[in-house]
Amino acid sequence: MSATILWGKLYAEKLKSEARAKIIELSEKTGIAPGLAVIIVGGNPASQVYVRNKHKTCEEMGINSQIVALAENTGRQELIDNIEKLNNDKGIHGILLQLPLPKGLQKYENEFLYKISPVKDVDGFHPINAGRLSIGEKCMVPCTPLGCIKMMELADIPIEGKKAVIIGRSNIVGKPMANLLLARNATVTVCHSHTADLAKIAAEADILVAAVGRPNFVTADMVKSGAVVIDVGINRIAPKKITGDVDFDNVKEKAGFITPVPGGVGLLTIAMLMHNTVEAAKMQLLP
Ligand SMILES: Nc1nc(=O)c2c([nH]1)NC[C@@H]1CN(c3ccc(C(=O)N[C@@H](CCC(=O)O)C(=O)O)cc3)C=[N+]21
Repeated sequence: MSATILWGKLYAEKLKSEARAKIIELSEKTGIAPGLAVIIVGGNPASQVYVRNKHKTCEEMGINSQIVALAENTGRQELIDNIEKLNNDKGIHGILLQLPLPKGLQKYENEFLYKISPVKDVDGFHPINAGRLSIGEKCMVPCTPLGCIKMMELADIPIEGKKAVIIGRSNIVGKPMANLLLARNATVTVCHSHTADLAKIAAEADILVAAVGRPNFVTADMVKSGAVVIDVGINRIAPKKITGDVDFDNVKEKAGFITPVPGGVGLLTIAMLMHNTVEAAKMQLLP
């Protein structure tokens, strides 16, 4: 039996239309459209494509989008000043600092992320939001893991009581994914580069989330028959070609559900950014 392929486009469209309805409702109540600022530092070509896509999606949605493009050699204080200006800008409800930063700024990455006001932190990277997520409080949730959960929910994939295995422990995907699955009563295992018997643990998963950043890392022998396989990997194998972490062609013959790359959860990441921007605007504008 071949897996059902979870195409992201369908789900992303549905989630964007939900966000769109909330934008209309908000503008009827307040006369104000949500505003998102994306800060991009330097000329990383992949980042430029992502930022352009975010901008385009905002325009389709009726979100005011502001791109703050800063030079490769921007200084630490200059970037902080830009973040603070956006924190104080009443027309901006969400702020996203596009990663990765240029080499010279990378060592201050956390300092920059922590300068973003938690209520405008549409990436959910601020420790206040990460902490609130871990204790099950309402917060801004990182877009990629939130998109994975929404996709499973829309596809009627049960989570409660399931064994979930996440490969990767990043603050951006692995850890928030673990918290989101835990909050839905999955039994969660997080694997990483020091995990012994990773293949064996992965093969026990009902839900397997791959967020490692290595092409073909997840092979068919690591997947239980009928499992749900969510591929979060984005590996650039040529200037215009990306692939995931999962050996798609072989794993799809064994899994029950599988997300492709491209065309899978990446599309939901942007949809969730729109969702988070609307939620941030509502929090700031409505009593
Ligand atoms: N502060 C910050 N927040 C982010 O959320 C963030 C970031 N920095 N840096 C880079 C990553 C990457 N990311 C993606 C967004 C959309 C797709 C996406 O739409 N992917 C499509 C098309 C991909 C393509 O063809 O190039 C797909 O998977 O089908 C992928 C990846 C957000 N990121």
